[in-house]
Amino acid sequence: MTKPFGGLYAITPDTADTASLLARTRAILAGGAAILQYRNKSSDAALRREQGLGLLALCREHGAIFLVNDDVELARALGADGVHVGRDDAGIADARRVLGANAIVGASCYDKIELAEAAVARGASYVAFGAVFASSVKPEAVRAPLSLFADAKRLAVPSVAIGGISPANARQVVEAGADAISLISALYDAADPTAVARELAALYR
Ligand SMILES: Cc1ncc(COP(=O)(O)OP(=O)(O)O)c(N)n1
Ligand SMILES: Cc1ncsc1CCOP(=O)(O)O
Ligand SMILES: [Mg+2]
Repeated sequence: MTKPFGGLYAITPDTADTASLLARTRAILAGGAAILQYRNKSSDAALRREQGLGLLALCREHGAIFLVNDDVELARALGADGVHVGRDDAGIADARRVLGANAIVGASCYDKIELAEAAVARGASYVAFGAVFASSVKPEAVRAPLSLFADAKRLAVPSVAIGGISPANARQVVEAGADAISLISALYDAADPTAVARELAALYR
């Protein structure tokens, strides 16, 4: 019996320091992250493959779902559990054709419930809305209201919140109805990533 998709969803920061990335990711998984997304917009293919292999091994060690952002071919080559795609990435159906019917294909839906409806119709496994708060990683992101998560309850798939989420504001996102909260900075920049992960994961218990 597989666990329902949801809970604490960690996303990796862009870094060439693989040792630090893996050490911090291990700490976050130990704290209870259920899902990890490898997101790297700047490194070359060889480094992204090396980092992806290391992250996949950590997820298998901790029983966490491993997803790759944007790059369907890298997700396939690594044997990831799936991919997350946005408006400028591969289509949902194309991703599923490459990764298979059982793959997890998540879709960015920004601030639009209509995009989520379309994504579900195309076979998305979950839909993501954000940024729900100002994000230093993606300052240009459109702002998505928390009300979207109540609206999204009528969709057949889980919803994920992203953007500027931290221990200070996470509870309101969970109470708004997000099935998962995804974070980069509040986890990877924390003095004690395990403690922060534990605090955030506990919101879903
Ligand atoms: C869960 C989740 N939501 C949104 C994103 C954003 O992805 P990114 O590739 O940075 O931007 P878009 O392609 O969606 O515009 C994500 N990575 N994960
Ligand atoms: C990738 C992405 N998409 C919308 S906001 C964001 C960045 C999330 O990073 P943080 O959790 O540090 O705000
Ligand atoms: Mg993308």
